[in-house]
Amino acid sequence: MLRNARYAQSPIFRACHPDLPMSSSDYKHATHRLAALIQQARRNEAIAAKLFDIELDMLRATELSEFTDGLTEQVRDRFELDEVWFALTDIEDNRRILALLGEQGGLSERLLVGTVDFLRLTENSDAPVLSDNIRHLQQLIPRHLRTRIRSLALLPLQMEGRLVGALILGSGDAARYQPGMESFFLHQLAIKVSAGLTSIWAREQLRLLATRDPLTGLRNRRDLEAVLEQELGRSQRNEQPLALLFLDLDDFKTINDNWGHESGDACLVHVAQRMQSMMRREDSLFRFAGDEFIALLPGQTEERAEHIAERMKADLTSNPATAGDEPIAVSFSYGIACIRPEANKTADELLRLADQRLYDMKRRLAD
Ligand SMILES: Nc1nc2c(ncn2[C@@H]2O[C@H](COP(=O)(O)OP(=O)(O)OP(=O)(O)O)[C@@H](O)[C@H]2O)c(=O)[nH]1
Repeated sequence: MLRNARYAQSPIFRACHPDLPMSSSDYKHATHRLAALIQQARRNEAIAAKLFDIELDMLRATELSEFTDGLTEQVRDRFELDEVWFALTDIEDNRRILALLGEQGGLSERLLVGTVDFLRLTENSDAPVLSDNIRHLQQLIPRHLRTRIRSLALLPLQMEGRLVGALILGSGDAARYQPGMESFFLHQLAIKVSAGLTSIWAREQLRLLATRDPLTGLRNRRDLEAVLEQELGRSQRNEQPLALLFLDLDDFKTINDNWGHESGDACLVHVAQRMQSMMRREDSLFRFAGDEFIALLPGQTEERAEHIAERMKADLTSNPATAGDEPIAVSFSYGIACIRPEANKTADELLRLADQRLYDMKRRLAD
């Protein structure tokens, strides 16, 4: 009752009811307030439209890197910011997210921060933190941006109810984000990004389960079939050779027999990691079967592929797997098949040729 009575006295109420008598100063005040409210409503509408566009883009992403790169770019450009980046806490799930992003070649700006530090800085809350106290938040800003960013909005992100990091909006203007400012839309954005990230990561995990070898984390044989077809097409389009390196560990049964199956597993993981570390971003490594691996090397000739295989061998000799403190000597034989774009070979022919050459090498080794 009391509130209604007060509202009836307010200049806005009276401006909306011109039949009621009103002083000219009240009228002026009311029209100013109305104009300000209309302006604010238009600003809110524009922000909501931008958020809607950003959300649509998030939904369209089919890969994690497309999601993160598209999102940071969109938020930066649409809200005229200097830089936008992700800071993720150092939990295992986030390490896997960053590893996948690394493989997909996405997200140049990203940070992995200590979970304890992160929770302290955000006071373990899911509310946006707005601050121009940059010194206090140094750990959350990529090193090369530390002199440029003067204020920031930190939007905590949640996955399955757990705080996993933040999307950070950085501005070169110290006045852009100050504590106590209205943060309703930033909170909305944080909720949308959390939902988007949760959904794309769930999709990526399903895809990884279907296309990865669970022991080594390498791509599996099923994935090879798809990638090989793609690479053959690309080799023909770009008129570049494609080399396929078929590798099979020597006498692996003896390693299992001597050191036990668990050490054998650790040895396979070690070999996979060493081989992977020697390959370029555009190459791909697959676990084909038990102790057999395949490397696809786009743009490489047979001679180059042989050189790479020999370098991998030398690397395994100088960095052997271990069981406790003891080194496990492991080597491999290999076969190479290379196609020139004009040769028009099929994936099957390429695989069979490499397998035949691997078999020849094994036989020479046995003789
Ligand atoms: N520890 C472990 N061993 C595996 C795994 N998959 C396959 N193996 C073993 O790898 C060995 C492969 O043996 P073979 O293909 O006969 O070959 P090899 O002993 O390496 O001999 P050559 O290839 O002729 O040099 C078998 O003993 C399998 O049991 C695995 O996931 N973990």
